[in-house]
Amino acid sequence: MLRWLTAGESHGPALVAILEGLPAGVSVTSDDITAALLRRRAGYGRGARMKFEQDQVSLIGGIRHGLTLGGPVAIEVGNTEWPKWEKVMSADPVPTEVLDGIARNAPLTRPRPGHADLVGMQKYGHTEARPILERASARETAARVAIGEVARLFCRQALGVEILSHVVSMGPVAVPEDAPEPRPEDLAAVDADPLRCFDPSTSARMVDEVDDTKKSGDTLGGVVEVLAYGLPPGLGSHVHWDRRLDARLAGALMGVQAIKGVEVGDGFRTAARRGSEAHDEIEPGPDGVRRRTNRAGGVEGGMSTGDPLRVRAAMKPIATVPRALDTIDTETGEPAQAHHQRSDVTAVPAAGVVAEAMVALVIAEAAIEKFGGDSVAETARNLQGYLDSLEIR
Ligand SMILES: Cc1cc2nc3c(=O)[nH]c(=O)nc-3n(C[C@H](O)[C@H](O)[C@H](O)COP(=O)(O)O)c2cc1C
Ligand SMILES: C=C(O[C@@H]1CC(C(=O)O)=C[C@@H](OP(=O)(O)O)[C@H]1O)C(=O)O
Repeated sequence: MLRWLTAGESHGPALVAILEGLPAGVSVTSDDITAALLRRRAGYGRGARMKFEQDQVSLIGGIRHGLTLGGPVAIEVGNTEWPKWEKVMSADPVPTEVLDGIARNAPLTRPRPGHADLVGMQKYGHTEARPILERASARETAARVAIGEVARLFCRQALGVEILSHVVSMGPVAVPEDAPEPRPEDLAAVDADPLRCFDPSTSARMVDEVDDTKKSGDTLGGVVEVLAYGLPPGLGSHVHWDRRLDARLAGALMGVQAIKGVEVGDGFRTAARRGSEAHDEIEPGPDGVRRRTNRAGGVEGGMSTGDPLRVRAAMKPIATVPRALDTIDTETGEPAQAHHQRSDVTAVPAAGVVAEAMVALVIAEAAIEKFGGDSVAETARNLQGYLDSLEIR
């Protein structure tokens, strides 16, 4: 069983993540995690905070001399901005007279529409939004990317699975339906694109869209696609709803801040087709049984088919709109403008990196469930034994 948890606040000293149930022998270093976190910070349209703040990685448990030990892996992602926040976000009490003199401690009583602010204040009984937004903030995704990178390395080393993502739409600007999909060897090219879009001409139009949106004091959402190559058939199961791979992927992706829709394969587009145009016909191929198309995105009956996994996640536009949205001041009950200090114009490219991490965690969990193994070598051996024994190939 693979389990994981994160803790920490946006302006706290650090985020921490624990990944438990991972076999021994996964090769991973601090540099691997740092590189993954840098990918998450990149992307045209990200805000000022991505420039001045840095993620400081410490591997604090479960890894020795570059290899996982089989115990819980614990990673800390320190925040270089902590000295500015250590009184406002102190875990221990701070005298009121000290806090009152700090501008950034001013109570946030104008909750931002589209954020957890208002409902979180109601639910947890706070009179201002700071105690809510600190944990609701997508800074938390840094912790997921850190352990997601360990899961990705396990997927690569034990299963031969490669995971990547790319941006397929930015606001109204979308990659054409017939544009080629990136393969694992294209990941560097995707990462080098300002918007992590694999189609250069669409990327240029996306950059214009971000510029226009920024000029008008507004924000953008979009859609990312995650692809996983090399999955064996049979991860997940048809036998119960919570064992279905598609259900687990959808839950994991919907669990990313601001994701409002998930598609597996052609997803919503399939609903508009007739059955004869919607499914993947099966035929004998030179290397065994194969599907003529991959409209299903590599999942049938809640199980991986062995074809590339293809899932999409739709992100809503950033909710802290510079041209501030209407709200109320919760202190007076009167109409007001929502708080706005700064924000990303868009974070869709970063959301793709987070989505990769979530997909890696789901695949690793499903693979460990099916193949077990206390070491990478044992998981790989069990996988090979299963593939060798498949009756229908
Ligand atoms: C990588 C990433 C970066 C984000 N950056 C911002 C941001 O700068 N400003 C903002 O208002 N929301 C940002 N968000 C989105 C908020 O976290 C999100 O809108 C908020 O949690 C409410 O969304 P929900 O209703 O889906 O939880 C970001 C989300 C992600 C995944
Ligand atoms: C800090 C990160 O993202 C933050 C996520 C976020 C939000 O509301 O989710 C809002 C922004 O922070 P702030 O409101 O302080 O400017 C982003 O910078 C990060 O991704 O590391």
